[in-house]
Amino acid sequence: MSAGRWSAGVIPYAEMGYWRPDYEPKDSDILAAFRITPQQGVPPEEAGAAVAGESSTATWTVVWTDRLTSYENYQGKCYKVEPVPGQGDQFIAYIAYDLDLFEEGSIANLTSSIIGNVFGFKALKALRLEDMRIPTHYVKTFQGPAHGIVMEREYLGKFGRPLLGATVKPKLGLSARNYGRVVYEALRGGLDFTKDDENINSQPFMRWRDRFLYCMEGVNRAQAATGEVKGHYLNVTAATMEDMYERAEFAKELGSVIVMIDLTIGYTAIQSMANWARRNGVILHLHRAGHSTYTRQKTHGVNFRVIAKWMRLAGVDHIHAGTVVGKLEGDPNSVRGYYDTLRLDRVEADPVKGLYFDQEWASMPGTMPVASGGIHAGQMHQLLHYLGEDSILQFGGGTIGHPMGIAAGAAANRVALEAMIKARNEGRDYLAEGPGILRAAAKHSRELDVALSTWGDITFTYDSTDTPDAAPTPVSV
Ligand SMILES: O=C(COP(=O)(O)O)[C@H](O)[C@H](O)COP(=O)(O)O
Ligand SMILES: [Mg+2]
Repeated sequence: MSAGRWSAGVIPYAEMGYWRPDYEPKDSDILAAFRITPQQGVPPEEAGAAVAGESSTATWTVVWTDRLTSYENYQGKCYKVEPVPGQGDQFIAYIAYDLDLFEEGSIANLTSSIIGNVFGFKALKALRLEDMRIPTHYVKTFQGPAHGIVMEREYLGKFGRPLLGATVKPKLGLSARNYGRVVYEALRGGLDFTKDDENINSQPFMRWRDRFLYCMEGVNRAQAATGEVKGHYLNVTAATMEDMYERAEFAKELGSVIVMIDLTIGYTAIQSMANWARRNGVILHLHRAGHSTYTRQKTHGVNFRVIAKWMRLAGVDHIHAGTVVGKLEGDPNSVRGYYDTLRLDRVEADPVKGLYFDQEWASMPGTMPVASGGIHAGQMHQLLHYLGEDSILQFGGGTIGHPMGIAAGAAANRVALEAMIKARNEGRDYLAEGPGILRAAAKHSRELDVALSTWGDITFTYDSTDTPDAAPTPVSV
């Protein structure tokens, strides 16, 4: 210990014991990988130690009260700092936190520590939380998904294929009755779900109770017409928990199989709604509204893979997780990493997918990833290839914009999906043969034929802003 430790003034965090290159993380430690960009002249180890310190016990100087605790146990420990290849000023700092630092089953508490103060540190130009390893000791303190993928399929009686959905458009402005007509048309045409958009809550043009009534009328009529279970994600996002519970209770009373919340409601509200959803046997859909404000830039913020992990713990059944081929940000390798994080029971570290740690989920059910944003039937082979069977493919514009109408848009998506699943089940190379498979199916489906000629060529080819450091050159999609 430095002799200067007790003298007045600012003591470097590394010297205060937060830089511990000799530390061997314990199985029960929570681990974090931070991308740090130190200010000129700040050594990376000191920057890593500062993050470890400020996200656990420390402040900017030694305090006498440290002597009243088992200080070393509670200190966050930066045990490794590695330069990011090809990025001179960036480093990955690995920090271990003792489990005793965290309240059981609380995302709010976990995040108040890990991302509480550190992102504003003057000694850093930028900071990004890239990944976390949640030990099974801590995983087991969370409820996890209200139902999970297996149970959801059993409730719905739908197996062996991705589920299909659509976000009602225009996002805002429709009256409840017209809104309910979109729901009915899309569901009777062949979709499994329709969905409120993130910003539909209870505006003057359509109050929530009216929307719920007309949507459920559409759902019930479509179920009667098709003989299938159908759902509409009724967005219960509101200003207070009391309002959200009231809306969710009404959705349940009307027989809705699913309700929806936005990420903007906050972690505590999400956990409360997940508990409600499990108690009431209602599936819980989460729209990640707002996430790009902090997930998208490579050097600052929180990577979406961390949000995905927190949300599986918090207990949502569905979460938007990217499309690869659609209109919104989503590097293919990163998206595979998010989908693995949400669905698998054991996820192995894989730098290509941006996964820094092995993660054991200890039998916690999987969260269904939702692919949404600028996708259409002509991409069905790519969607199935990149995203797999346990996913929900949501075509808003790509259903409601169909020139022959909404039900035709839905039918085009269902026919395209079933043709692709059949080809996959027959062992065909459906990714390579995809366009041909779709054209062949379109010979028997005017709806698909028109969808392909309307949207077949539409792609969104922009460079991703967020790619894993070890990823090969992005594939062109
Ligand atoms: O508005 C839509 C989809 O509309 P459309 O299907 O017409 O493009 C959704 O809110 C976004 O896809 C969410 O994005 P993400 O899934 O990336 O969170
Ligand atoms: Mg939207």
